[in-house]
Amino acid sequence: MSPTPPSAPEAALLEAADLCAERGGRRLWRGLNLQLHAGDCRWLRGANGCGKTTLLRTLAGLRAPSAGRVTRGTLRYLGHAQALSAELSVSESLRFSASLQGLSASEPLRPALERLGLLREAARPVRQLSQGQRRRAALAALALPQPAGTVWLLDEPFDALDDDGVRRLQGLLDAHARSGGAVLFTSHQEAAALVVCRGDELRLSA
Ligand SMILES: Nc1ncnc2c1ncn2[C@@H]1O[C@H](COP(=O)(O)OP(=O)(O)OP(=O)(O)O)[C@@H](O)[C@H]1O
Repeated sequence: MSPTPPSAPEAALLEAADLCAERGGRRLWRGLNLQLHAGDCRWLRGANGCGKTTLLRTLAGLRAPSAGRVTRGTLRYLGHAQALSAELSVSESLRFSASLQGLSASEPLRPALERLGLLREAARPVRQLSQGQRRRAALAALALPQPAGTVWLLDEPFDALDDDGVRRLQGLLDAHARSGGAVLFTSHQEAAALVVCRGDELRLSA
């Protein structure tokens, strides 16, 4: 009987090799290597100004690295300033996100709104929402159906959320990782972040 071949290591959903970034003539980090695998929910942490947002934007392809390369598949990036149109209602805004994600116009939005506790706000214009409600509205796009193995790059997703919002987001992150996706998120809220961490923290130094 021939020996069972060793199983191949699972391919990374996102991989960065030898990344280097500079801003304003200052080097933020160099030689940065990172892999995100199915099931990861990793906390990107570090002091203000050390380059976490810069790294997430570089991984998302929104910024070119000074050196190095990133290999990525399907991903969702959520910045800490939510890109919501103030004049759209919460539902319209989510419909717009769904269309950008290639979902059909008949895709039901209710489950995503419900997941973030937004059913009562569905018809309200974004401009009338509080900061925490806006955060929830932006996060609702993550609760839409998406391809297996999607990577989420989230900048300060816990910001402005109350305890209920934090728990809902933790549930969303946990479910995404368990279903074969991967998450890299920043947060200055240690208690909230520790609950969802699966995989090593990635710590940038200032
Ligand atoms: N437009 C810009 N021009 C030059 N330097 C910039 C610019 N934007 C940011 N920086 C610098 O880049 C560095 C990294 O910023 P970045 O926003 O990535 O940090 P961060 O770790 O996400 O910080 P925080 O925890 O405060 O959100 C900071 O030192 C900042 O001063």
